[in-house]
Amino acid sequence: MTESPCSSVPSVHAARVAFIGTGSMNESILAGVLASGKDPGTVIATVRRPERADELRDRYGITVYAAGDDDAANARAAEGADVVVLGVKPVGIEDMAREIAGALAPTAVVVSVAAAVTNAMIEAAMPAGQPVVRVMPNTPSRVQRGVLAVSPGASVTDEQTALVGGVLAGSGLVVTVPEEQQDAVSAISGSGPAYVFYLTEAITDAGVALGLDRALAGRLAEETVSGAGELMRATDDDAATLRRKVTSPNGTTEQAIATFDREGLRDIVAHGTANAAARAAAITQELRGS
Ligand SMILES: NC(=O)C1=CN([C@@H]2O[C@H](COP(=O)(O)OP(=O)(O)OC[C@H]3O[C@@H](n4cnc5c(N)ncnc54)[C@H](OP(=O)(O)O)[C@@H]3O)[C@@H](O)[C@H]2O)C=CC1
Ligand SMILES: O=C(O)[C@@H]1CCC=N1
Repeated sequence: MTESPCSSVPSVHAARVAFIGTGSMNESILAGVLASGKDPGTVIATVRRPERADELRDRYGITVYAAGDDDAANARAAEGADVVVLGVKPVGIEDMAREIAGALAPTAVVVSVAAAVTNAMIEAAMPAGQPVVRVMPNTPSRVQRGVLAVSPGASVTDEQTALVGGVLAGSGLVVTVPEEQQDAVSAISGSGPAYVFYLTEAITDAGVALGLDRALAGRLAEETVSGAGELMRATDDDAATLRRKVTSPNGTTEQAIATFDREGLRDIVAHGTANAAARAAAITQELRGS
C-alpha cells in the first residue's frame, strides 16, 4: 500500500461503481451494496447476454449494458467509475482487464473477485500505477451476509482500499488478508456456502431415507441450517460449545456425531478444502502458462 498524495477519493455514498461481468457473484455483491442504501444511480453493470441485462435492470433499477451486442459496453461502463469490480470467470479476467484499461481514470480502483488471479496479473494488464485490489467474496453477499476478504495490490493507497472496503461493507463482513492466503480463503469462505448447501442436501436425503416426504425433509433441513447459523452469530458460544449443548449424554445426537467421527467426516472436510485450495494454485499456474 502507498500513501495518497492528496485526498481525491470520493465518499462511499458518492463513489461510482461499475460491475463488469455480473453473474452469480457480482450480482450478489451488487444486491448487498444496493440494499445498504447506495443510490442505484451510482451503480452500473455489464453482462454478455441482452436478456440477462433486462433481468438485472428490472430487478435493481440500474443501468446495465450487454457486451454481447455492443463491443464498447464494458469500456463505457468503466469510464468515469471510481471502483470497477471485475466478475468474469478467472480465465477471462486478464482479457477483460485489458479491454477496459484504456477507459479507466488513473485513480479508478480495479477490484477482481476472481479466484486464483493475482494482483500482479491484473496489474500487468493495466497502465502502470493503476490501483488494484483482489477480493474473495461469497454469495451470501446477496443478503448482506457475505464475507469479503480484501488484499490490496502494489499501487493502491490506503484511502482507495478504504473506499473499496466501504463499498463492499454493504454486502457483509470485510476482512483484510495477505494475498498469499487468498487460495485458503477461497477454499473456506469463497466455496464455503456450497459446502453448507451440500450438507443441507445430504440432511434432506437422510430425512427421506428415514421415511419423511421430501418437501418436509427439505424444510426441516433448511430451517435447521439457517437457524443454527443465526444462533451461532447471535451468541458468544463457539461452534463446538453450541454442538455440545445439543448433544445429551447417551442421547441421540451423540450417536450421529460418534458415527461422523468414526467414519472420518472431519478428515473428508480437511481433504476437500485442501483440494479446493490446491485447485486455485493450479488455476494460477494454468493462467500464467496461457
Ligand atoms: N460464484 C461464487 O460463489 C464465487 C465466484 N467467485 C469468482 O467470481 C467470478 C465469476 O463467477 P460467477 O459469478 O460464479 O460466474 P458467472 O458465470 O455466474 O458470471 C460471469 C458473468 O460474466 C458475464 N460475462 C462473460 N463474458 C462477458 C463479457 N465479455 N462482457 C461482459 N460480461 C461478461 C456473464 O454474462 P452472461 O450472464 O450474460 O453470460 C456472467 O454474467 C469468477 O472469477 C469466480 O472465481 C469468487 C467467489 C465466489
Ligand atoms: O468455484 C469457484 O471456483 C469459485 C471460487 C470460490 C467459489 N466459487
